Amino acid sequence: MSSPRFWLVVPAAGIGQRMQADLPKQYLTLNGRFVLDVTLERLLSCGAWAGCVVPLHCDDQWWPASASAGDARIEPCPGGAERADSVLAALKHLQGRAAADDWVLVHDVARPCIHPDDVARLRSTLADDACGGLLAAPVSDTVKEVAPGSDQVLVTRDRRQLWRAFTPQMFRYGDLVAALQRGVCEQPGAITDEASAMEQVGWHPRVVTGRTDNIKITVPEDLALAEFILARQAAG
Ligand SMILES: Nc1ccn([C@@H]2O[C@H](COP(=O)(O)OP(=O)(O)OP(=O)(O)O)[C@@H](O)[C@H]2O)c(=O)n1
Ligand SMILES: C[C@](O)(CO)[C@H](O)COP(=O)(O)O
Repeated sequence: MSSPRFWLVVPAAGIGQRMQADLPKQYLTLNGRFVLDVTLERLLSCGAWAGCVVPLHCDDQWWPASASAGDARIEPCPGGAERADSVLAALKHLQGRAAADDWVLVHDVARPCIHPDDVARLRSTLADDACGGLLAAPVSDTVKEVAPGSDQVLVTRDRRQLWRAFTPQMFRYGDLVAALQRGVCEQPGAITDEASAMEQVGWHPRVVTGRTDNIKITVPEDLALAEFILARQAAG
């Protein structure tokens, strides 16, 4: 019986509205390189992968100019309306090639500071797990619940059991396809990560403590922060 393989899915079909830039944030530059190229190069350097699928926006005009477009290990495919749709599209792109018990690691293209040690620890910690899980970190700020459409605090949440979900998130191909298919049908737009789709169908994903510098580039100030983090990582 061959051991399960590891596949990469890197959703890159967003438009980066919160970044308020003239182009999607995955094509902004970090030290002169596309965010997308930095993320993909770091992921692909993290060990052996059976394949890497990158869902892209149907109007993506920047991909051909990326370094990743010339990398035979990377397969683009059409993304979807929401992140979960893009991930599901990438999984369907792998139909017939990925085995049901193969592992799939899903990582946001907007998280270029992913550290190889975190990917290695996620893969090794969950390699024999029945469900899978995700990189995460305990919440360190006090968390307030605020009334919808208001600035009034309703309640302070007990943060002792709260964790911030990062990516990669790692689940078995067959389980993840089934969970996402149900999630996108029953709760369109509500599934914001792979773990929540798995939870909705009764799984209990495990958290694996990850570095808090695994930031997601989301708002304008995140770009300079990502450059700083990458420089600090390079300095060792
Ligand atoms: N339909 C979508 C929406 C998002 N993503 C990807 O999912 C990741 C996390 O999403 P987010 O940070 O929300 O990116 P955007 O959707 O581009 O940002 P915004 O919500 O500000 O538009 C990103 O790598 C993004 O490219 C995707 O593949 N397909
Ligand atoms: C998947 C994720 O990065 C985990 O924190 C997050 O849910 C993505 O959310 P977004 O609104 O699509 O950026």
